[in-house]
Amino acid sequence: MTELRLRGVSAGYGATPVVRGVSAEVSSGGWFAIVGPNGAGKSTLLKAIAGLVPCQGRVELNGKAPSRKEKARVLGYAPQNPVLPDGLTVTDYVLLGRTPHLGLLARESAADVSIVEETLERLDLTALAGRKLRTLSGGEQQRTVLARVLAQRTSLLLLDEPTTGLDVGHAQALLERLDLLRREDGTTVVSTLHDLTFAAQYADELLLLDGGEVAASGKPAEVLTPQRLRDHYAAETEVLHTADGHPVVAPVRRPT
Ligand SMILES: Nc1ncnc2c1ncn2[C@@H]1O[C@H](COP(=O)(O)OP(=O)(O)OP(=O)(O)O)[C@@H](O)[C@H]1O
Repeated sequence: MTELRLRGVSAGYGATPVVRGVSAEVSSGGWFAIVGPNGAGKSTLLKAIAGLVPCQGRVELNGKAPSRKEKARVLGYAPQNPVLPDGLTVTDYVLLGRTPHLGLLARESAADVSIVEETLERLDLTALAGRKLRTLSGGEQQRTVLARVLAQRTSLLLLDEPTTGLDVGHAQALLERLDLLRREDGTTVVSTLHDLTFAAQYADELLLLDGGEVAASGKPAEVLTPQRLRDHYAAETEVLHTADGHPVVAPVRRPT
């Protein structure tokens, strides 16, 4: 169980921060989606939480600033465009997710192998288990990267655009898997998501970033309004609703 709190977090790559003054609270077992237009700073904020870019302000896990070691134990991060080692098979790569759990020089146990097999199965990767990473399609590679982070079995997942490159069925299956993890194991999920309809259906809180600053935050139905989507994405949309009341963001063409 991991609760995440951000207090005035600013982060970036040089002298000028690209993310400024972000504060937020993510309860244990919550799903927090960071949304916003291209270049808003979503990935940078996720990297700041993971400790991968210099950051000011405070990132707290369960009420305190974690040590590097605690972070490695608790937090799993899947980047948007990871560099994949060429020669590895899908199984070898996903097994790397178990590394933080192994003792010094220890080899993976039968339990590690079974966690990897189960994860491959869940992400529809079993048939590709022996394939070299470089022979996979874009969507298959993306699922493999997510399998590795899920095999880590951490209590906080930071996922950068996890559904990019996935078809609608695989995207839905992945999001359902994450939702099950948080309901059954109390896993906390923080993800960036471009698909606002998926974000509205799975996340319980949204943070809308624009120009590195928080433009809005709250429940999906509060954040996703046509006016905000016009103001921050320069997009013309209608916000419809599914039968069970979830917002659906539909782009619309306006007569010119
Ligand atoms: N390694 C880097 N060095 C310098 N600037 C960077 C670096 N990575 C990102 N930036 C800049 O920081 C800003 C925020 O980038 P970031 O990737 O966080 O945005 P994003 O909201 O995730 O965008 P997208 O939706 O396009 O993925 C952008 O202006 C980008 O050009």
